[in-house]
Amino acid sequence: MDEHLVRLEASLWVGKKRFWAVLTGWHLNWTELDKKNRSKMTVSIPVSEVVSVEEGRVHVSPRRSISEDADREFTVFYVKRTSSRSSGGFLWSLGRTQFSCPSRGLRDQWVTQLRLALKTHSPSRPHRLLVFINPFGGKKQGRDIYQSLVAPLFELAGISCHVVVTERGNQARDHILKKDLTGFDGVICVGGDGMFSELLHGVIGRTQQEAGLSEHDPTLTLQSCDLHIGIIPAGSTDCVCFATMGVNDPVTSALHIIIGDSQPLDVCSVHYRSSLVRYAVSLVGYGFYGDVLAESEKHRWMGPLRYDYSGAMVYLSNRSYAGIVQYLPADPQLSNPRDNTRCLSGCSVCSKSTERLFPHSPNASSLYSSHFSQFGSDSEGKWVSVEGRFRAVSLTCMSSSCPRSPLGLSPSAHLADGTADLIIVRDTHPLGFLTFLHRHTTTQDQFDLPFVEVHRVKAVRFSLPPGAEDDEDEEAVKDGVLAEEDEAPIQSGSKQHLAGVTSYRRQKKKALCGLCCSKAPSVSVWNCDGELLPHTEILCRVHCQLVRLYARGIEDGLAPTSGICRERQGTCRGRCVLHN
Ligand SMILES: Nc1ncnc2c1ncn2[C@@H]1O[C@H](COP(=O)(O)OP(=O)(O)OP(=O)(O)O)[C@@H](O)[C@H]1O
Ligand SMILES: CCCCCCCCCCCCC/C=C/[C@@H](O)[C@H](CO)NC(=O)CCCCC
Ligand SMILES: [Ca+2]
Repeated sequence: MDEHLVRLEASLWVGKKRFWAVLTGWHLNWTELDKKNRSKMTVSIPVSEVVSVEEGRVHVSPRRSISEDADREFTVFYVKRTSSRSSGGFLWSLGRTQFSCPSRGLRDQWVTQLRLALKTHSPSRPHRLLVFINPFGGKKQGRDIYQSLVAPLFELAGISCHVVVTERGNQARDHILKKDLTGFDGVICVGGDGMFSELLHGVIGRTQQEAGLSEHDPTLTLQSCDLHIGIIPAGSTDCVCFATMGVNDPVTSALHIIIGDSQPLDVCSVHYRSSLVRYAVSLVGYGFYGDVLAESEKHRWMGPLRYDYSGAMVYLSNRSYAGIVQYLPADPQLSNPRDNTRCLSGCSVCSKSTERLFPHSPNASSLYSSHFSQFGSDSEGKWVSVEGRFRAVSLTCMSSSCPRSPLGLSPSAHLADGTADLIIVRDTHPLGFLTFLHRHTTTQDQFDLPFVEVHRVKAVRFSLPPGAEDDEDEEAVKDGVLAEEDEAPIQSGSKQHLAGVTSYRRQKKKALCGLCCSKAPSVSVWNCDGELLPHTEILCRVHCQLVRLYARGIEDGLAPTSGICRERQGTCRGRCVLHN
């Protein structure tokens, strides 16, 4: 234990019951004593999960109030867990215990020591946050969710927030890219995956700008981002939140932010020719998922239901697309997408991923330059090629579990191992494809089907078969056609931008009219974390642990309910009570 922290032990009262309370520095325990001083049940709270320590009897909701006779009392607020049936993760709520001491002096000693322990053992807690609320995301409840559930918790924890309620798409991204962020420890979005994506682009872009690195070069090791991202779920899918927490619950998210949890996340950069198009973490999908997104955009008014409706429509349209998928396999010795493991909090596969820890090692850079130096050529690398007609081609950096699919697109994928899972669904009969889709909603293995293959990869390239190349971009640049304003992709105003927008409109039109026209479209569109991409022939590269979220991954359902040992994250060093 650190020098300035003392071990405290005392007999304290909670209501009418007497407890033996012990503060070791790392843990606060209190054990109920019966009349003969025999120990009964013990509650153990890691100090790192204490939200706040207040003098007197304090209530958070509806308003904080302090009892009149507060001299000998103090209140501890902390993280309390209940297991969630849907994911196996935990829902977190605010626990509160009011202690009574025999004297005011002892009370002051407990409050001082607890606050000191909190400062010493939770150094990464945020003090100041920049919060973006999308008032129109999901069921349009973002503002209410923040004000009623989240703001009171931040206030209790002493976090000061600058809140921006957005008035347009990409406002949050632009703010992060351009405004002064001095003093902020993290950025928070209240919204869905689209809002998360804005923060992701802002934070990555800003970090590379400051490091003087080009985001367009897929061979480059990008600078990992220090500014943490927090997600208060208030969207339609909330996939990133669900896959990193195991639940989509605003209070759980707020508590992870307050205690300063930190979960690294792999990010996939998507490139077209020599330009970055977008970043993605949960889905880069062609065929079914692209068509569903394109269709769903017509039905935004339906809210979250638009995906179910569009999913059914696209399924009934029974489409498949020709293409060539090339991928660069990850090291099969480390893990594989069918090893039946799950990436849980403190995951050993992710911890072993050293690429991000040693980004300048000669091996890492030569591997990438040899594989990426010649986009059109396979001469040096060990790219694998798969050609055919596909129902869907999907790439995901993580499991992409969400309420619709509790185990996700790839249940054994890892959040921070520097790889993504590539799922190739070849053309098959409608019942086969329905079986594949349906298995996402159950625990049955969606990869155990003859027309499905899954690979753990570092990079993917997609091209159209010869003769069907995506050459509209060239035409568009020559024609100089730019009829209407569109959402600005990267490099607004450049040739790539012009080409991208035009090609995007044509593809979107093609993808959409396939539902009603008799002639099926030959080209689908890419869904990139819920955004339609303006290009078909793309290159994707996985960047290991590029960003950090206020999260800790999905907690193992077998962990003790009053907090898991952080030893697996390397922070306990054998000192926590679970390892003593
Ligand atoms: N004030 C605003 N007006 C219009 N669009 C906005 C505004 N603020 C943010 N947006 C955009 O709205 C899009 C969707 O928002 P968000 O992700 O919060 O909700 P969602 O689409 O319902 O959820 P999900 O992405 O999980 O499906 C985002 O891409 C974001 O860029
Ligand atoms: C017979 C039952 C069939 C049920 C089919 C269930 C299949 C569910 C798989 C879920 C995969 C979610 C992947 C996440 C994508 C998000 O980044 C993105 C942005 O929010 N969402 C969509 O594109 C929305 C895309 C929605 C696709 C359905
Ligand atoms: Ca990964």
